[in-house]
Amino acid sequence: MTGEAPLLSARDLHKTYGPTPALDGVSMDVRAGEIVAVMGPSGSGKSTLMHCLAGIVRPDAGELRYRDRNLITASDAERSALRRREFGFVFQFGQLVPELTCLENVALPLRMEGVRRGEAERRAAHWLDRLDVADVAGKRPGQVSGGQGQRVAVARALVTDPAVVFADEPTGALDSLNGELVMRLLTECVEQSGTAVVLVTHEPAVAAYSHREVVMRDGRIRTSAGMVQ
Ligand SMILES: Nc1ncnc2c1ncn2[C@@H]1O[C@H](COP(=O)(O)OP(=O)(O)OP(=O)(O)O)[C@@H](O)[C@H]1O
Repeated sequence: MTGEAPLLSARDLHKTYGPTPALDGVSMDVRAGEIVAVMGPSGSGKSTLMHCLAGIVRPDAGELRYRDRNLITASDAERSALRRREFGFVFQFGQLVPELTCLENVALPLRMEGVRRGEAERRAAHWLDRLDVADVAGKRPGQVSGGQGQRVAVARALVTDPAVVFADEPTGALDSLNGELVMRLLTECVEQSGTAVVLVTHEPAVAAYSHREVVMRDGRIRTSAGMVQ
């Protein structure tokens, strides 16, 4: 794995909000199939780093590439197409559309890419099954438990077969048992498909599912250690 070119490559990223340097010279690579946990105290820049890597926030300075594409100079339209096609996202709260069923929520990223309804829903049903929540397909997000909703959100992040999944505190709203279940299913799925994961978490039990931890403090990376899988 180490011989391959990284999927994402960040060099000396800087991002400042007013007087606050949220990122103060961050360099890191993410390779295919790798699960990287980004840890560190509140306000240390974890979410800003993830949002830069995902092409959501544009750094003020530095170099950032996804495969052969320069994410700093890419237009907003190119960056948003890249997010839709190549990346998946799981957040702590509220990413499911309340008016749609769980099946329709998972099918949505495919529909936005022009996949026909029948095909999109067939693929969505497959992912609900993989995440062990096939039984909630016809329910709306408000009718399912927090753990089920988060598994639906993981299914939605994976349905487009992304190269990288970005997960920001994906288990933060769950009890530890449900959190472990979400992480176990997520890591099993990505290991089979070779998807990389960038995971922001405060919880060591969640970071334990990663291959590598990056620890941030004051907008800089403090340590980056390999983990035993
Ligand atoms: N949109 C924004 N506007 C202004 N300041 C921001 C913005 N986003 C982040 N910051 C500031 O940048 C710094 C890093 O924030 P960031 O959210 O990246 O940290 P974090 O490590 O993810 O924190 P937490 O664990 O609390 O989510 C903080 O000082 C924060 O207040």
